[in-house]
Amino acid sequence: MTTTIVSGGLVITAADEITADVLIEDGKVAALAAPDSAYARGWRADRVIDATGKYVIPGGVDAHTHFELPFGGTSSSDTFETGTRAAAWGGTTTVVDFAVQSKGQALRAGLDAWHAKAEGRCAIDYAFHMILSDVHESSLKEMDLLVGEGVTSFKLFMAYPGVFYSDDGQILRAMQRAAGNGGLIMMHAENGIAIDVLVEQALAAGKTDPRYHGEVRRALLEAEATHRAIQLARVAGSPLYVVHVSAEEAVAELAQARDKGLPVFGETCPQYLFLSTDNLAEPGFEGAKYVCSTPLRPREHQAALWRGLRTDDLQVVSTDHCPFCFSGQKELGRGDFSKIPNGLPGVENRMDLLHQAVVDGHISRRRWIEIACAAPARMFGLAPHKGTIAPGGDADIVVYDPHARQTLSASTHHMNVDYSAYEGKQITGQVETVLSRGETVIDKRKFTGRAGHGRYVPRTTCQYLP
Ligand SMILES: NC(=O)NCCC(=O)O
Ligand SMILES: [Zn+2]
Ligand SMILES: [Zn+2]
Repeated sequence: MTTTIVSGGLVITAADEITADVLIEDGKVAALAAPDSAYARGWRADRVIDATGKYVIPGGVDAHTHFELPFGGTSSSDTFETGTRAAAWGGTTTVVDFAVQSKGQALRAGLDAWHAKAEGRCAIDYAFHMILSDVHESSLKEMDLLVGEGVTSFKLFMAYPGVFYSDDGQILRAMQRAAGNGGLIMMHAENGIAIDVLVEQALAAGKTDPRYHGEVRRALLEAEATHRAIQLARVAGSPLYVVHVSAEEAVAELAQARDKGLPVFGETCPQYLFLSTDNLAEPGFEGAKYVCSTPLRPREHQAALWRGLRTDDLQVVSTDHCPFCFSGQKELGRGDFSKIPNGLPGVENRMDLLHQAVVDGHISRRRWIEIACAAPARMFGLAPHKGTIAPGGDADIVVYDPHARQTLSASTHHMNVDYSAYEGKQITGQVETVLSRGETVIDKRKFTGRAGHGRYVPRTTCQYLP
């Protein structure tokens, strides 16, 4: 039985900030003790990690990643091995990736395929949501089985007709099923049918550059779909989690629903908080690096997202990490923005960017931990093991240096992608050491983890409901 003590750091959870020693035994947090107290001194530690002057925070929970996702005629460039290793470098110790049901396929086949990709390869713990792209009687029945085995959330798409798209009837049926089995419906809320009309018209008018991706995917069409998803969830009596919210108008829809007391939740991502349509409009084909859906918005939308995160109209920041290399992958859309594979890299950058948001005064330190660790853990049934530092919980712990300076760059990141969406961005704060279930996976900025350490984590149903 290995014992560790993380001594003298400022332990920050969503609820508290206290200077304490964290005592770890057999991969779990055993106790928090006053620094250098008799109790801590009496603790026979095999290993002491000095965290004096540092933050001691829960490992990040990234509830939205896409490793090895076949999409847009190619596959996202991080494997479970490279993606989870990069996540660890960035202080994330649990990811929830999306297994995909292809059209004509059973949910089971999709889930088995994702287990096969991940098993034995992950550096940190992982779980799965299920993407429903073919809602019919048998896939609805399978939802119950999946909830029973720890896949308790289901993503539906109002976008991407012909690929992942579900119509309102299919969405309503899936929501009704989730209302009965405790599953949480996650919604990609964009009116894909209307967007496809605008795409066709833009291309016909010779508007082929990446920036038109942002123009056709109108904020109003995100707001309309968000509104519709909320009303369908009300009719079905199910909770709803809207993924990758980017538009001010969509935040307003969520806020209005929450003011009514409805169980409606929202997630945004660092790219919507730090990047904008200015990036999509970068010269030449550079804007392709920033093509994702929902799209980046004009800078003015960011204030509403930050406000939503402070007021709890948005509960979670995930990455929607879905990397495609500029060379050979994003380039598929040269001359036709609609063929640029959608998605941005970021699994390694989330904890740092959100710490920068603390430094910049957008959120408090505890809110940082709430939106990046505690809330996603509770939302997706990973608490109390993940998302906090408390006796009995997994010792997923990050020693974070709040004063270190770093510059984000593709030349230093560990994600398997040939560019950084944040190239040159200066960050105050850096991950120093990371424990996953008590094992050191990053030790003073050296990777000491291994593929296969990460375990599949079956989840309970949403723990965020009143
Ligand atoms: N978001 C994105 O552009 N790509 C990943 C797929 C999705 O989440 O819709
Ligand atoms: Zn989506
Ligand atoms: Zn996604």
